[in-house]
Amino acid sequence: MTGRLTSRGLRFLRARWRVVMRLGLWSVLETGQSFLIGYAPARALDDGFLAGRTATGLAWLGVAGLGVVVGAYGTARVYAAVAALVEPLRDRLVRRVVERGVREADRGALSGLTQQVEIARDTFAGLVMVSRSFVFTAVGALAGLFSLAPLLLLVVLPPLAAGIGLFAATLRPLARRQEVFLAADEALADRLGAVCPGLRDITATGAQERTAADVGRLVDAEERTARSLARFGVVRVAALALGGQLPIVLLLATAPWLLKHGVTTGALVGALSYVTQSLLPALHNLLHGLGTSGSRLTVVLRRLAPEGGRDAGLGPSDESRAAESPAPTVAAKSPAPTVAAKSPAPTVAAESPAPTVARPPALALSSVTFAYGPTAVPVIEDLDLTLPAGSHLAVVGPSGIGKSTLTALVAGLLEPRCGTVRVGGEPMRGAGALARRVLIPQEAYVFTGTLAENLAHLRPDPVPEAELLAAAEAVGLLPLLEALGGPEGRVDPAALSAGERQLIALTRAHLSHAPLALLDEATCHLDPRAEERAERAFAARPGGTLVVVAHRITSARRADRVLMMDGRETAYGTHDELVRCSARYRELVGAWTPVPHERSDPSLALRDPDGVDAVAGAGLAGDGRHVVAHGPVGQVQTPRDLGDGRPFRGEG
Ligand SMILES: Nc1ncnc2c1ncn2[C@@H]1O[C@H](COP(=O)(O)OP(=O)(O)OP(=O)(O)O)[C@@H](O)[C@H]1O
Repeated sequence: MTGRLTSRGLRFLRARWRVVMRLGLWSVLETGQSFLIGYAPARALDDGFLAGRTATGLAWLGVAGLGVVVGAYGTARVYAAVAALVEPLRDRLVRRVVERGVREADRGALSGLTQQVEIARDTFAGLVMVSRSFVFTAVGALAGLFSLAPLLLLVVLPPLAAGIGLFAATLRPLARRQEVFLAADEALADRLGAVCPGLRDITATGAQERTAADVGRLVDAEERTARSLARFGVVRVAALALGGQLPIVLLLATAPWLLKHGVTTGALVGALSYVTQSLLPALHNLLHGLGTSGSRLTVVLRRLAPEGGRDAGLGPSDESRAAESPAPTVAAKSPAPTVAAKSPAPTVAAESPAPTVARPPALALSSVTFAYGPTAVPVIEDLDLTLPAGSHLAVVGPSGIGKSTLTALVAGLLEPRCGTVRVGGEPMRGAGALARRVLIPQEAYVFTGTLAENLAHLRPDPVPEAELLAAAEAVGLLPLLEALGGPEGRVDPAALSAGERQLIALTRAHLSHAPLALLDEATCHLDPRAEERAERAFAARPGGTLVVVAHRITSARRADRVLMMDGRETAYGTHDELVRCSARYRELVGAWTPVPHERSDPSLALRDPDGVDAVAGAGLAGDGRHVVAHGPVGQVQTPRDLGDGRPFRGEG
């Protein structure tokens, strides 16, 4: 591939021979300066100052100064010629990239590729400058050395050639390592970009170790490639020492011998000038420029022209594009989801028969108090809540009351100031306990990869395709799955809508073994029907317990029970019970704007004040039940008994 790029590069230059010639001619002016940088001081010494002719010496120094001015003019013209060479390359790359982007309708890839075009343009310009500068400087300096005393070439040329040779030998492996390093760097950046927005999700599901191992592997890979690349830095330093610094040492060490063999003092000083002022800096720039930019350019050009298309190979061929990712088909369709395994109908504690099998509750909060600071008013205070396995709880309440705080406490993302949170009978501390729950935050965590990889992310074991398809069907992901070309279709997070990302995150959570699912804003980008489908799918998970922070009346109505959070009117029960006993709940239900398909919802009768009055005042039965949640910081609220005057304790 490198060879192919080189030959294309040569073709590109051949097609622009006029510009190359112009560049060469202007560079000759710079060469003149390189020649004078050693020759003029040598003559100034030998013919001027050492011969007692000060004026001649000064005249030669004046010539050297003039050379600098002329050289500077030449350099300015060189820049214009370089632009004439570089811009067509840029235009060509942009054309190919845009054609490709339009053809593949991939705007994300397009912006990434056009950015790479800019890198290619700048790098190419830099390369033209350093390699041209080295060639003309070296020619000027070597010609100067020869005209001062051919013997000087004997001392300077061999180490210079050896340094360049050593560096040239490393160019190809260096480009390969640079490419591997860039690939590792991008893979790491890509994964981190996906992981970071999903940290809450990852922590809540106890997937930290797996994710850390995943990311750790990529970090290790990048470190290995960086070390390997760094070793070439040593070779570069060695090449510079050999080609640029050894000649200085040799000139000094052989000075007596050179002087004895007819080399004049001025010529020796001139030679030192050539090496220190011209060759060493030019060699340094060449090694640095070719070593870093050269390999980067190779990598970028390869990306822009992955398969070596037509037109100087700046785009993939049609054949190669056709061979890219044929759309896989969905082999098996899963049966429609059923809600057969749903938990028993919701009841409040007083109406529930005592469980006969001693199974720990799915979730148990006992006297939980939480505040966002040591002196802050608690957001949640003295909250007791018990949910049996398989139940479906909707948490409702005014904005800022503490619903997300509650889910974060249950997920183990926050620690209560006092009280305990138990999931499946186990205290929340420790990765094992965290792995027993799922939190799907609003920022659905989706990463670049196949859909199957995304969906199976929380599963330690391989997920059979039939199970994956069944979950996709249940949650409502199937249309997207088919549009992406099946489970092996590639997922580009940037190309998905927020709702599609949520569907992926929901299906992934549905597939996880965690018995407790927490959906906080997890369906906010779905339409009501899609939300209903997803919630029902979670509620139907055998033995799975679901806690939803509800923002729609339909969501609360679907739940077995509702926790209505409010500092003064916190209440817990079924929807109907809360309608009867909680004025705040009625208020909230009334405030929820119905969406078209909710119009038939009987609870919307509550919007009628008469209806509200008709059920108001009915108290909750529940012995010893007590739920207290405090509102926003700064708002002082006190627990209040509900219903029959006894404390209200929500128990399944
Ligand atoms: N990290 C934090 N530091 C300090 N206060 C916070 C923090 N997060 C939330 N709060 C405060 O805690 C209270 C409860 O916030 P929370 O996000 O739990 O409410 P919410 O009921 O989920 O609100 P919404 O329905 O608007 O999402 C609010 O007053 C909020 O300002």
